[in-house]
Amino acid sequence: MVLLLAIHGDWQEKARREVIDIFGNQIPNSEEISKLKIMTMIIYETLRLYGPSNGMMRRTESDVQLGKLILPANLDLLVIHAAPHHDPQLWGDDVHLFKPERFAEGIAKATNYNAGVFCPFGLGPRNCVGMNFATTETKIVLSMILQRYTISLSPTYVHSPIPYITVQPQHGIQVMLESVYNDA
Ligand code: HEM
Repeated sequence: MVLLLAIHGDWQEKARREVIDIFGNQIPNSEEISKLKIMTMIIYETLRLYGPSNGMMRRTESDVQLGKLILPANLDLLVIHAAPHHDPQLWGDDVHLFKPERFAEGIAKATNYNAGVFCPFGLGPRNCVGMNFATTETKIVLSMILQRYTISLSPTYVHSPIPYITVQPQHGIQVMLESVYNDA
């Protein structure tokens, strides 16, 4: 998210304005965290483009038909998240662009009411137990950063996300932070 907000200064500014409107300069509190609508859209769009999980493991219990494929029983599958998340037929020709406005009216509307299309935390009874924790933590930390700093991308940054257990930036993410109080 820090990378995408460093690149997309307009969304960084929108997110900062929302954070200041809701929390001012105070530490984010649990009652008001649910009001962070812009930030939620940014989180979803970041998870769609660069969610940390590569995919989810599944095993067929019996023979099953999946589209045109017949899968035999006891087959181990790795369902790669990037397949649905980066499919232009599902998201449109701008699928590779960072456009948080896709999620302006929630996940159901963004996915055309097709739950499996957006699954950064997995799906079904074994989906991620840390989902709410991770999302809330992200909102708190990012709010506290935006309250204090503007973020811009370092010219040394080289874009190379690689799937290595989780999706990772191969050469790290170099950004520059500047205090928002500098010109006060
Ligand atoms: C952005 C952060 C995270 C992402 C994207 C993520 C994603 C995932 C995914 C895709 C799965 C597999 C779900 C499935 O097979 O349907 C999973 C499982 C799991 N995650 Fe996360 N996770 C995140 C953070 C966390 C955190 C912070 C915790 C713990 C506090 C956590 C604990 C777990 C556990 C215990 C499982 C296994 C659940 C089970 O098998 O029943 N995750 N996570």
